[in-house]
Amino acid sequence: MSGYFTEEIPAEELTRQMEVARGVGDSVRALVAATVVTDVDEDDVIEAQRLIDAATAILERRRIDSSFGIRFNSDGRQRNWGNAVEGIRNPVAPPVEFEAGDDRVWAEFSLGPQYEGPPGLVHGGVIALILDQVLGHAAVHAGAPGMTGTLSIRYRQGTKLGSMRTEAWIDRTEGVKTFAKGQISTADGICAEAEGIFIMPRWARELDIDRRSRIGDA
Ligand SMILES: CCCCC/C=C\C/C=C\C/C=C\C/C=C\CCCC(=O)SCCNC(=O)CCNC(=O)[C@H](O)C(C)(C)COP(=O)(O)OP(=O)(O)OC[C@H]1O[C@@H](n2cnc3c(N)ncnc32)[C@H](O)[C@@H]1OP(=O)(O)O
Repeated sequence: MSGYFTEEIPAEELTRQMEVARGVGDSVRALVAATVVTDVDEDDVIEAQRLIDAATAILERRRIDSSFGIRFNSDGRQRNWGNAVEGIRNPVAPPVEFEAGDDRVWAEFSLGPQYEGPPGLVHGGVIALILDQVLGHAAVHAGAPGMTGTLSIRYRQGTKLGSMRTEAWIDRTEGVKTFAKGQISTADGICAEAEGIFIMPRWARELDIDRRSRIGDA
């Protein structure tokens, strides 16, 4: 299965690369939010567009043939920089940066105007996106990763744009299936709850990977 590979980069160099990746990601994230809410005159919008197109042309001077994939260092550091939820180099990603404790993973993050569904509220599909990732991350953290087989969400109240928290934990495992649960909450309380079944796919079972040491935690 392509997309998961080892790319050895010395620790110091990796830290430097990470700063650059985060820098450009954050700048484009700010650009996306500004594009949604700007109220400047059209001439300024058109001037900004010209500059953005010039920046895009610089970035496209050289590019990888595929998507970014997931890249591992042998020290366990993992680069998931293209991921739609946690990818620091992906401006579509908020990004949500997970922390892990004994029995759960969590993250505190903020969603801006580019994630709006109903006015002032986060789009339900974006909620699903984040819950999918946090539950999947809990499965990885428990040493039982998998592809999302089934994800059920109960939207209990609207999730206001702004600061929020997500967390997830493992309910149980049954063979190749990991049953995870999680939620997203704001100052208003729990907004959405999820249950998911994460399944170690056949190709990964056949590789017989050492799940804990190979995958590690980001
Ligand atoms: C990723 C895992 C592999 C590990 C690789 C190593 C490193 C990973 C490192 C980092 C990962 C980083 C982050 C992860 C964080 C977030 C994750 C985001 C997740 C996604 O964004 S992911 C995209 C959306 N996702 C898909 O794109 C899935 C498409 N689909 C498939 O890839 C297959 O469909 C699959 C694999 C689901 C099953 O295929 P399969 O051939 O392995 O299944 P098989 O028939 O052997 O069934 C085995 C047992 O699962 C039951 N079962 C089967 N399908 C089920 C279902 N849908 N729901 C509930 N139960 C189901 C059967 O009933 C049987 O149960 P029983 O054993 O009890 O009979």
